[in-house]
Amino acid sequence: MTVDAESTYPPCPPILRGMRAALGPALLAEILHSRILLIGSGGIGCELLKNLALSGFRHVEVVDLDTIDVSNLNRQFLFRSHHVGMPKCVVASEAALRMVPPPPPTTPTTPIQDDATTAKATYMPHHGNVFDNARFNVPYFQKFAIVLNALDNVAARRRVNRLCLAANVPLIEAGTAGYLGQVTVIDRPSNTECYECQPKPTQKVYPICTIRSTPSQPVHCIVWAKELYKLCFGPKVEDSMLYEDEESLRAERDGQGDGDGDEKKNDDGGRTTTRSDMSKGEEEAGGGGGSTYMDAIRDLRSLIGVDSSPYSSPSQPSAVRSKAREALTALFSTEIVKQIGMDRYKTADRVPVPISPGVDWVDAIPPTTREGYTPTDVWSPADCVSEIASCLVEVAENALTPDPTSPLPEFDKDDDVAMRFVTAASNLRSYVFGIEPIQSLYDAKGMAGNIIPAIATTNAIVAGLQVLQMFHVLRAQLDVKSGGGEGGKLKECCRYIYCLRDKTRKGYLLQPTSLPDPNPDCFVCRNASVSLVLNTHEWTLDMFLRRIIKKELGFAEPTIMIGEDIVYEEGEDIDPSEYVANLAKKMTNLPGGGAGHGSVLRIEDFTQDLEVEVSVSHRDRWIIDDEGEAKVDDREEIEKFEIGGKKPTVSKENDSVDAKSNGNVANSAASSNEGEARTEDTNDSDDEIELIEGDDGPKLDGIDDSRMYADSKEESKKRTLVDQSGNGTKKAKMTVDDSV
Ligand SMILES: Nc1ncnc2c1ncn2[C@@H]1O[C@H](COP(=O)(O)OP(=O)(O)OP(=O)(O)O)[C@@H](O)[C@H]1O
Ligand SMILES: [Zn+2]
Repeated sequence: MTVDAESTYPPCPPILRGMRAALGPALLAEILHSRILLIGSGGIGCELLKNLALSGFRHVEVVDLDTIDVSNLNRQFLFRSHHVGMPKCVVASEAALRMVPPPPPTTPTTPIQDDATTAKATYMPHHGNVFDNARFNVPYFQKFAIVLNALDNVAARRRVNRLCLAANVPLIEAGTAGYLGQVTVIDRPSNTECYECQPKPTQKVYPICTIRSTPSQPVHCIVWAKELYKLCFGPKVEDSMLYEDEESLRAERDGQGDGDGDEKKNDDGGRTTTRSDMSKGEEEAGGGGGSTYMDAIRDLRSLIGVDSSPYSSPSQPSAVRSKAREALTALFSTEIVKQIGMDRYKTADRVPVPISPGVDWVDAIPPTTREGYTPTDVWSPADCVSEIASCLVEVAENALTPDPTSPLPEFDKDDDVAMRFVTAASNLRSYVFGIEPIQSLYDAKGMAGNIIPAIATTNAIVAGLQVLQMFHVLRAQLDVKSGGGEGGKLKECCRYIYCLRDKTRKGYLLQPTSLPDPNPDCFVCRNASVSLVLNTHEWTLDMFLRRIIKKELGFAEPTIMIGEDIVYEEGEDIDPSEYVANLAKKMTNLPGGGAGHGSVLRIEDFTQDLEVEVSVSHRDRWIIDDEGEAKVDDREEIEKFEIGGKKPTVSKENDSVDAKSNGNVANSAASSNEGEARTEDTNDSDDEIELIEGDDGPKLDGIDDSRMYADSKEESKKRTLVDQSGNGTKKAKMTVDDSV
């Protein structure tokens, strides 16, 4: 009689027998039983779902907030064109479920006893935002053996990191940017580094004056054009960095126009002007207002239906074109002349050359509707003007539908009108300032959306590595279950793996390293306190709540305490009106003795099981003017802050506090170029005046490349690498080995 080798194993779908031989029956049984949560079903998520299904995972839940866009189809291979508009997670789960191997056939020698193997496989989609605390909270995360991240933004990654730490569930984190990628495992019981232990590469922030007046790179013009888009189409002109308050400018001008006549010398041929001349010139140019372009912009907004409510009928295209010409003349000619007159470019390599759009320019057929047009075409100044005019006409014509009173949404690189407008406006500015190269629509889109091309192969490699790490995690969990340790094994067998662009000396494109230890200064996983330097006399609780607690520290439903006093609280059962009065108060005037220099605030967030102490230091001198005086009443000055990972040495008020050396500097005035003023982005949106820049252009935010290029040619087993994302001198240790 022959012995059926199958009878010595528990039942297993035939297609998984190879895996059973490689991993062993016990681990395969874990794979068949375990519940897995996947966050994100885009590029990496689709690859992961396919891997999970073909590896035998039978119980998977998928969270994604997005619907399928036509631009996803080239690499998110679970989607077809007839799926466009449907929720990603629904389509991806259905497609993956069809790939799950069927249960093993029953034979007399393999009677089925295992419910998990035969139970119906479930791939359950959740179309929603992982920030939805009612659905995706700590108890929900606790249901899973492993969580996988396949996200595309830092905020969502932070959220999942915190929920996994709170729920004690291992997280397999991944990200790609072009050819680069990385995978790591985060597990609180195993004492590994968490997602927030190392500062992420910060988005590049451009000084406002560079954007408004002295651009020198195409990217500066793109940022400016996005602000112009906001000024023309946004809900409030005040939201744009280009907004000018006519009233205060007028008052300023009137104050200056007292005939003091101090002379300023230009470098354009030695012509001299006086302040009073300039004011007169500006007045003529600006149509009687303090701003050269605000009046024209306001008229334009009302003409195209952005500001008029209720809106009765669309304006005539000819009227829109004519107003467009007026606004463009103000922006690209009158304003530039004014800036030149103000000696703005005295020391510049090149003085800008104003452009006055001709009547025939606004009436011409725009380049995007001409025969033979391609998105890689480069537009002339006249093309740019006709394109902008046609965008404005389009907006005016669509103003009645669907909601005549609602303004256009925020800038979206995938919105055709938005991208055409921004490309044209940005290029006109480049022409004025002599900045090269002029961008095609295609190139501008890449820059405006912080995009680098997604490479499907990198996504596939990273998703494969994530599943390999899952096997290690499950084996470690199995060992714990069978009494073999308390999770330390996971740290030993899992790896932090980088996908490199250049081969290592051994010829590898994958670089596995040991999982790093947590950063003792991490407030998320090590409860470290956070140091904060700001102007406590000027900052209100509302500013502190929005900019520091929510935006910088990522609290979702914070409770803020000073001593025993709760000064602010959020949550389902909390009446928000209770704290309205406190929100308007300056930090120093808050209850509980206020949050002045040397005070400590406690912030709690039960939704993330997170608590942090914030040590506050006061500082009001950030920018010193030419005479050595502090510019204390400047709004930019007032809104500055520094945030770090360790408590600062609290000395007396106004002493300089060296927060820069404290690690996680998120917004450091002290580190800004040449002491130039920067403002923190007051808008909740992340990319208003920030772009991510790298060697090859913009990079995706999810990639922690701070340690990635250490030295892939170096063959030593132990390496010390410079952590470029910190203060430049901090060393991060990692151990390299060859297995993944
Ligand atoms: N807060 C969130 N909650 C749930 N899903 C999220 C959240 N943030 C991002 N995602 C999802 O993560 C996925 C990331 O996938 P991917 O990086 O491929 O992005 P994409 O938007 O599909 O592609 P691209 O950005 O290249 O156009 C997206 O499907 C996105 O909807
Ligand atoms: Zn951490």
